[in-house]
Amino acid sequence: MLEARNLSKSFGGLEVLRDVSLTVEPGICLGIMGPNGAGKSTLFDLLMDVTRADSGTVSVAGRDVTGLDTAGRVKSGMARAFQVPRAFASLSVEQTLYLAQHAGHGVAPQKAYDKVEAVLEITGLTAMRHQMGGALRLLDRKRLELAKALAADPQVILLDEISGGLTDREAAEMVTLVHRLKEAGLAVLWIEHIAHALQAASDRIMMLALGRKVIEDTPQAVVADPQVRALYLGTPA
Ligand SMILES: Nc1ncnc2c1ncn2[C@@H]1O[C@H](COP(=O)(O)OP(=O)(O)OP(=O)(O)O)[C@@H](O)[C@H]1O
Repeated sequence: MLEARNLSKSFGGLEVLRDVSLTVEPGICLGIMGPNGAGKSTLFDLLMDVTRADSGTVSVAGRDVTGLDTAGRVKSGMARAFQVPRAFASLSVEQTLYLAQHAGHGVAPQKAYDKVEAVLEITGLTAMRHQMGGALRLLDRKRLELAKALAADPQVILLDEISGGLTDREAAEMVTLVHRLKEAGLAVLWIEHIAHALQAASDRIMMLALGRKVIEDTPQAVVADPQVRALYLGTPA
């Protein structure tokens, strides 16, 4: 389980995040939406300690990780997948994952092999295991980006606009994948601009605007909220 309390961050005089708290239980997806510049990516940066928070705390499975750097947080069970996939063009899917396991996280060879099989399965990449990273279509590069994040065997995974650039049908495949992650017991946080994908995958959605939490509720309640409609969906309140 991930728990963050009162995370705040300013850059110079610009307050980017103010007192944002969240809890995500295993098997649950918390969707995060908000207009450009709302502070969504900064929230992920603070959770992973890519950017150091000015104040606030983060804990994973009851353990306070506030004092840990990014590597320490990854070791504690957190991982992040990025919008723009960073695949090795001349390594196969399988080689990339083996490398991520063994070299990246120091997993022993046999265990790494077993884990690669599990990660291929959950991300739907088994049939593409021998394809080179550079030859994959965008959807499969995104799956591979997710698979690399799963290589760390996280309990909590942060998905940063992983549906960006996908067609509606492909975005629906990412929704299916997120459901699989939930079934596997991961706590999932998903920043996404594609509202219907976020609604389909999330148990709760948090809306950020100007660095503050505007609302956190079920997807149905959030999209029906007049403030959200005015701020984000462009519909008059
Ligand atoms: N390192 C930084 N230095 C100064 N300002 C920053 C820095 N990082 C982010 N900001 C500012 O913080 C605000 C929030 O940015 P952030 O990227 O977190 O928003 P976002 O909600 O993820 O937006 P988007 O949907 O466009 O990705 C913006 O005004 C941005 O310019």
